Amino acid sequence: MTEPLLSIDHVSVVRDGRPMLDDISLTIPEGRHTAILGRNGAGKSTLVKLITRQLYPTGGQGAVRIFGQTQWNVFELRSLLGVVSPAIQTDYAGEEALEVFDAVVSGFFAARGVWNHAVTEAMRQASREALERMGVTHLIGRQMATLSTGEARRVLIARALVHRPRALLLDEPCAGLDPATRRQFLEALRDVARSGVTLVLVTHHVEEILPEIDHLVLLRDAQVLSDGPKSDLLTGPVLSDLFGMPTTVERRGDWSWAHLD
Ligand SMILES: Nc1ncnc2c1ncn2[C@@H]1O[C@H](COP(=O)(O)OP(=O)(O)OP(=O)(O)O)[C@@H](O)[C@H]1O
Repeated sequence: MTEPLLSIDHVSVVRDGRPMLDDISLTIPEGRHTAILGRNGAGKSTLVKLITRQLYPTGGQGAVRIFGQTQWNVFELRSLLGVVSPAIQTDYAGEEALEVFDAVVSGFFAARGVWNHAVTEAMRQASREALERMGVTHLIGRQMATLSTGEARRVLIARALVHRPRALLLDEPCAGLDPATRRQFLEALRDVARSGVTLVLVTHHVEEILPEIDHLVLLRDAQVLSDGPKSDLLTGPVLSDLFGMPTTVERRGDWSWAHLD
């Protein structure tokens, strides 16, 4: 049997005496697209950083297993995961001299530019395909720093997918997108979800939960409030509890919306 993408057992992360994650246990199997939903400050990004090894459990307590392993060479781990977060986008927005195609190719080297790495024709081909998949080949030749938020987001997803990772971690992937761009972007992510990469989507917004995602982890106040099938958890009473406000859930086709009453 394949090891889970993520298995966390009694893990806490504490900063300045305050828990960012408080004794959480959680398993995300590979192949199960999962959304992590919660209010601002609930601990969502902290959870992503535990997976990417930017953070470790406080005091060495508890275990974080990624694909069954607790110890990872960070470069090896990055070859299995694609990550897109607002922090990564901010980093790229400052890259005056970095061209779009090079930014995508650099995904092979877990670097921000190609520098003196040996770029093969196969890497170039894969980069073209990843840009095509995200519908942004027309941006080749532009500098990353000149792209709009939506354009840069698609290029960064292409970069995250270029080396064919087993999982794609998306932290607030729709932040800053207008409603129409967001919908187009989510449709592109649906194709990614259907291609066999496991998606872990971190969001505050119920309407960003793709139809392909059928499992939710609800975080509240640094703890896992619930972890279960979307059909059980996307309900008014559960989300009212999560958001701390009376909430109704509306379904339209395969998508859902949450409204504060
Ligand atoms: N470097 C830090 N030092 C101290 N506290 C931090 C640090 N980073 C995050 N926190 C705190 O940890 C808690 C969880 O933060 P986290 O960024 O994981 O939340 P989040 O659910 O991703 O929030 P948001 O939706 O606003 O991005 C918050 O209370 C935050 O203030």
